Amino acid sequence: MSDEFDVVVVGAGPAGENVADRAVKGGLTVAIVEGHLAGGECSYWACVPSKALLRPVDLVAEVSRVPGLTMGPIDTAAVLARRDEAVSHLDDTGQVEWIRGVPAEFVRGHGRLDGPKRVAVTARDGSVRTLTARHAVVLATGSAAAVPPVPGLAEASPWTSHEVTVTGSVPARLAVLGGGVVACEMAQAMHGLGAAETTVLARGGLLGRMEPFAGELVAASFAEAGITVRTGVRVTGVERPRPGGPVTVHLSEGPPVEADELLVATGRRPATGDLGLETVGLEAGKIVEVDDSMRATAVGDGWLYAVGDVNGRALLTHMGKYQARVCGDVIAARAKGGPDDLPALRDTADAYGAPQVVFTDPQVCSVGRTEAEARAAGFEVRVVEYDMGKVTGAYLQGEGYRGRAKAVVDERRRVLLGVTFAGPAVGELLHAATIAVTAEVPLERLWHAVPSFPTVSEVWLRLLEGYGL
Ligand SMILES: Cc1cc2nc3c(=O)[nH]c(=O)nc-3n(C[C@H](O)[C@H](O)[C@H](O)COP(=O)(O)OP(=O)(O)OC[C@H]3O[C@@H](n4cnc5c(N)ncnc54)[C@H](O)[C@@H]3O)c2cc1C
Ligand SMILES: NC(=O)c1ccc[n+]([C@@H]2O[C@H](COP(=O)([O-])OP(=O)(O)OC[C@H]3O[C@@H](n4cnc5c(N)ncnc54)[C@H](O)[C@@H]3O)[C@@H](O)[C@H]2O)c1
Repeated sequence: MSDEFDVVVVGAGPAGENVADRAVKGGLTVAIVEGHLAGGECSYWACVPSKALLRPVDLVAEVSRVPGLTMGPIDTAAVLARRDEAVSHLDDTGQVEWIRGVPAEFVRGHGRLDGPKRVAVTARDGSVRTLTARHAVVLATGSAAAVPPVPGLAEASPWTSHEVTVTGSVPARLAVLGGGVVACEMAQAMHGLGAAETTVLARGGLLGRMEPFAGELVAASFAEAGITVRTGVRVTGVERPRPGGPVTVHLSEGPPVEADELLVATGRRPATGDLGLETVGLEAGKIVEVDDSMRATAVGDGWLYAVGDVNGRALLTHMGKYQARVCGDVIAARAKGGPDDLPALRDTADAYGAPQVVFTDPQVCSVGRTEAEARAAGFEVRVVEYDMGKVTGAYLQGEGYRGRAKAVVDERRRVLLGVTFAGPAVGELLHAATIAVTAEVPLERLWHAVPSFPTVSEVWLRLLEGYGL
């Protein structure tokens, strides 16, 4: 068995798998190394299980807004069973078969760089196989939950996204540390599935990276649903005297919170701590910075690439896969000595601001820049906002539809810099916004993209009218 390949990919999450696929399509041989399960975080402990848990909760909220319809209580055991199916019972046989069918060589084990173009793979039995790359090594090792250094927190064995997404039972009382996407989605899912006392502890507001109204609408909906949100609080200490027993969370203000489980959702750290980065002059534990062709900027000779969460550009599966397509194609182009600067061979999407859907009720989705980001970047900005509940299509979705839309316009070029929607099921509106923002469609042209009546998409018309068209 040869241990030399054109390309060696470390990490078989969505990003790594897509690099392998594109590089093979480009005529190269590829080995892909995976230390745990092929499919990565996304398939087993992130996107897929979290959305499987959220779907029934979302549906209950939707149905409750339609007069004449009622739904019985959620059968939590059935939801958890479907989630187990969605994560293939944590068995990656199907993913490994897909990789072998690419065809790429699948190598199970922990990969570490061992100097330029070399990856040493340690198998579970301790044996080491060294792979050599003729053209490129691609790091696609993703990220892991970051646990802040709060006194007593690590000792209390808190849940992270890893435990909450595949939990076999729902605690009656759940405390959630953080106010970002994981915190909001998982608080909603767990509460809907039976965590009657769910408390979100956020040092700022909710969804702080998005337009302020997004977090405000989610907070209002959480309050109505009975989820407690305590904003502007810092966790000063955590106690769990008995393993598996109740946990007490002490806060900078107000009474402590007692819960059966504590979920830490305070962001991610790149999975580069034990990757041999130091053997090629990079710092362990840091993101691997890349240029727009995904090539590591701080490594000579251009053989090292990094895609997905590990490069810190956009911690989203679809963006990691997009970067992977660019990366696999550009490596193939360079290996053949062909032109490597065609538009398809550069990541230009990340610079606009990645599209993202937060699957809470209401959903929140955005693409491009927020107003604050656009102003900070020096654009001449004008914003238009609209109450989505006034759109006929939204009214027809159910009673008390609450939502908001905001468009951020570059006044000089009269194109959209960013769009945010918050409201039930707005995620499906996002791709139109992504096209408008990334294709820089002039507003005068967008005016001729007529939304169908009576769809929620008529909000586009209202935004453009609000702008003055
Ligand atoms: C709870 C949660 C929900 C999310 N929901 C969404 C969502 O709805 N939509 C969305 O777009 N994004 C979502 N994300 C983000 C998404 O999961 C990540 O952006 C995505 O998984 C990144 O893909 P990746 O391939 O870069 O890394 P990963 O999916 O983390 O895969 C990396 C792989 O590399 C392997 N690996 C690491 N180090 C080594 C090594 N040294 N040797 C061998 N193998 C190694 C790991 O075992 C893993 O399989 C969510 C994240 C979380 C935490
Ligand atoms: N639907 C989706 O697209 C989806 C869902 C889940 C996760 N993700 C991705 O996963 C990534 C990670 O999500 P996340 O929610 O963990 O991160 P995040 O960056 O979205 O939110 C982190 C939260 O933790 C808080 N925080 C950070 N450090 C803290 C500390 N020391 N003490 C208290 N609070 C602290 C922040 O203020 C913020 O509210 C996101 O960047 C997102 O891209 C996406």
